[in-house]
Amino acid sequence: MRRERGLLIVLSGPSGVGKGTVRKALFSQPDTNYEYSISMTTRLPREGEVDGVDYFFKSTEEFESLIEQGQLLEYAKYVGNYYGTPLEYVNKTLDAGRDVFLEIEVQGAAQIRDKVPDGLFIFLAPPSISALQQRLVGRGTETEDVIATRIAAANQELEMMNLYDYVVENDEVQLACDRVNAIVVAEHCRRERVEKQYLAMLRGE
Ligand SMILES: Nc1nc2c(ncn2[C@@H]2O[C@H](COP(=O)(O)OP(=O)(O)O)[C@@H](O)[C@H]2O)c(=O)[nH]1
Ligand SMILES: Nc1ncnc2c1ncn2[C@@H]1O[C@H](COP(=O)(O)OP(=O)(O)O)[C@@H](O)[C@H]1O
Repeated sequence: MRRERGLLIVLSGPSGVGKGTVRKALFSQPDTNYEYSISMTTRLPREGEVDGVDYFFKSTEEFESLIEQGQLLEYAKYVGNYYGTPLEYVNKTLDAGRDVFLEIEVQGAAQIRDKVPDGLFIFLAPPSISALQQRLVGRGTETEDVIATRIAAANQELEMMNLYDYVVENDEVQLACDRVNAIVVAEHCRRERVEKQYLAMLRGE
């Protein structure tokens, strides 16, 4: 029997909104069909981050060579560093029928919109800009300057919210996680029903 190709789920949102936290909550659930795509970046590892777990950490030369070789599904420069999604991993995993979860910023998501129009695009929004700032400060991983640049980027990113299929507010982690799960379940159901209807139409039923 033909195996359904997995769903490409893109989660975007400003730095500090809680993408990583919500993603970890999603992946800690038992029996999910999600696979996380680990990105490549030229950003330096933060304390505790592990190469091949949090990111594949690359030099600028290595990253640019991946771009030239066409090995990235999308890439973007964000606050001075490159970030990108490995193409082969994503294709292989979708072909195996698993849902692939990308946690990426808005420019990269826009590239995927063009290349994979049947992806599912979810924007994670903060309750307010001041809550976002508090979260970034509270995380304590960036200097004041970097936080200011990320907040400026956040204002532009929030303007891109209308390009997404869904907006999920991250007021509470578990609620946000439940909302994402519900969206994914509904999307699978929609696709199954549409495909059945289409096949029935082809059979002239
Ligand atoms: N376009 C793109 N953005 C990515 C990728 N991986 C991570 N990002 C985004 O890059 C931004 C900065 O990531 P990072 O430096 O880890 O900061 P954090 O998300 O605030 O912890 C975030 O919005 C990430 O979601 C990727 O592969 N492609
Ligand atoms: N719903 C929430 N309420 C309060 N704090 C949150 C919530 N979600 C995440 N946080 C906190 O906000 C900070 C940024 O979260 P993180 O997942 O690193 O964001 P991102 O991956 O989007 O940059 C972390 O310290 C995290 O514990």
